[in-house]
Amino acid sequence: MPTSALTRSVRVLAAPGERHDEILTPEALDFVGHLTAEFGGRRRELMTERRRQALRLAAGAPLDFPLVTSAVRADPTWHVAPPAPGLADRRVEITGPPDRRTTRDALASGAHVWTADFADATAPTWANVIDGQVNLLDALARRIDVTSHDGEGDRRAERARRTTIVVRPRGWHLDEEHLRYDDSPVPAALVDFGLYLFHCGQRQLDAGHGPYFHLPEVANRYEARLWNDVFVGAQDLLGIPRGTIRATVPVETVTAAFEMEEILHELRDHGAGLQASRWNYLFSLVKTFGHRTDFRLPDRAGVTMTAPFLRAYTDLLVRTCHRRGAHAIGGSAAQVPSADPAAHQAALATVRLDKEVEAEAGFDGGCVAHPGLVPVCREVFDGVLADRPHQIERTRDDVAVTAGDLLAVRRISTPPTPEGLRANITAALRYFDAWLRGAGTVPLDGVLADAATAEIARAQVWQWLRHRLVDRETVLRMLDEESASLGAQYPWAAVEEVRALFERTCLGIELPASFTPDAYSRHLVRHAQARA
Ligand SMILES: CC(=O)SCCNC(=O)CCNC(=O)[C@H](O)C(C)(C)COP(=O)(O)OP(=O)(O)OC[C@H]1O[C@@H](n2cnc3c(N)ncnc32)[C@H](O)[C@@H]1OP(=O)(O)O
Ligand SMILES: O=CC(=O)O
Ligand SMILES: [Mg+2]
Repeated sequence: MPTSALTRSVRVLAAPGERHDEILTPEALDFVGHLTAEFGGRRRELMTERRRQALRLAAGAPLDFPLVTSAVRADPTWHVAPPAPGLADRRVEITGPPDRRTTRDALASGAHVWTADFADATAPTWANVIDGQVNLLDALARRIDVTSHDGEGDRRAERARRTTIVVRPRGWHLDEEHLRYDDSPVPAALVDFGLYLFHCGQRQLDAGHGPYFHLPEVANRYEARLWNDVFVGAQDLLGIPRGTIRATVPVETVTAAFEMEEILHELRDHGAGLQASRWNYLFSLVKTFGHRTDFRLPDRAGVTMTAPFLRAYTDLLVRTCHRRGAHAIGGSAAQVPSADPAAHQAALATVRLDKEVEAEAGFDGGCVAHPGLVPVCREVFDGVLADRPHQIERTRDDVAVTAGDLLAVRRISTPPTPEGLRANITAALRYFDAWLRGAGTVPLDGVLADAATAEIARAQVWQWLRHRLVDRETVLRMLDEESASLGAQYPWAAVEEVRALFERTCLGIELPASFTPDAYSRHLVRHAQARA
């Protein structure tokens, strides 16, 4: 990068951590500053537009496939770039936070792709954010001893050499308060993206892969266009050929489901696929239409991917991707392995069924949240793909999904149960507590909880209260009981803070769009004297 053209404009407002100086070099900070100067304003405007769109939809505006882009959808000639090295065969993907232990185990897990998740799987403490970058750097430099784990040394090392790394930066809605540009916080997405690209982009190319990303919560084509422009600008600044970056977009909002074609079209030179991000998608449905009686979801455990409106979403996703030469990646099942043999078998059977449904629907790969689930996912996709790297040639011409199909939630509407209400309160409290202490994923009674789980859990409680499907006294009683139980089970738990967070994000008249900005600025920001 021509550093002479840049100024040292990003200030660090955090105490120095071990090896953080390797990441927060003046050149890397300049690069992030440059991206912020160039794209920060548009990102702010798009966040304002997100809020306006939410208000319009809440006021009853219809949601449909956009008329102005019908030519893009109708044009059969455009395609995304061909799969980049390491992204042709994605039959098993594993997700996890980029902490040291998970990095080591994900690399050695045998998954084709590891998504290092700074978003839903990471509580964005400053240490987690920058240590994650150190771990990615070490992973590429092969400074992480993946063999030390057990007796399987050589096989783990061989698997690690073949794993493709994908990085999921935080979403556009979050700030990184420890970095300041012009006295304003830097967009967290540009921090995670920029630092990784700066330090690891060329290294990934030298290793025969490339800098690959997973872009959370892209809500529409304009947000995809912003990412595409960031990619072009960043590649030019670093002297990396355009089109080297590849990005997969999880479709996690209901507005994005209506613009899948457009999102791929915006990103087409950098596009690698779409992913069915089911928990966030459900959360988005509740968040967007929670005030409407025809969008009342039943207990979380009772919503499965075979519900017609979710089937419409996944079918449309596969069809859209395959028509455009892109990969369709399935969602993550919530189950994790258990020490109890019967529970373990049940978890494996659930995950197997989930992956079978996906492989049969035409997905090119599945996503797991634990190394113990890699074999079952591989077995299922091997069964369908055999020697083919993917099944993009299955264009699913049988699929014809209408706006009505995507929004037909009412077909599964049954009232919530007391158990379902309690499960949501418990999940939200336990996850909030873990998050405030720096853990972005936790096992909860045999299933994983990440930010998406907590979001859907709190949103359901809010929705049920709003529609008087549960009464406020019952919610407050359960909140008392579950707060007490949290404190009894984990004496170190921050019960007061967690409870207050629950009250602010679940019990108000309006549902806050995300619990993370509030919790982040109140609890995770630890400013220190400016360093630069
Ligand atoms: C598609 C999506 O968007 S998913 C969204 C994001 N969600 C996630 O990323 C969840 C990732 N999963 C996890 O973080 C974990 O599996 C948890 C927290 C749910 C459970 O973790 P644990 O309680 O540590 O599980 P467990 O004790 O069974 O782990 C066994 C080993 O597997 C490793 N492991 C568990 N999950 C993962 C993972 N996702 N990636 C890599 N390694 C993992 C652990 O490091 C542990 O290693 P060790 O034996 O060396 O200590
Ligand atoms: O990101 C995964 C999800 O299901 O949400
Ligand atoms: Mg998600």
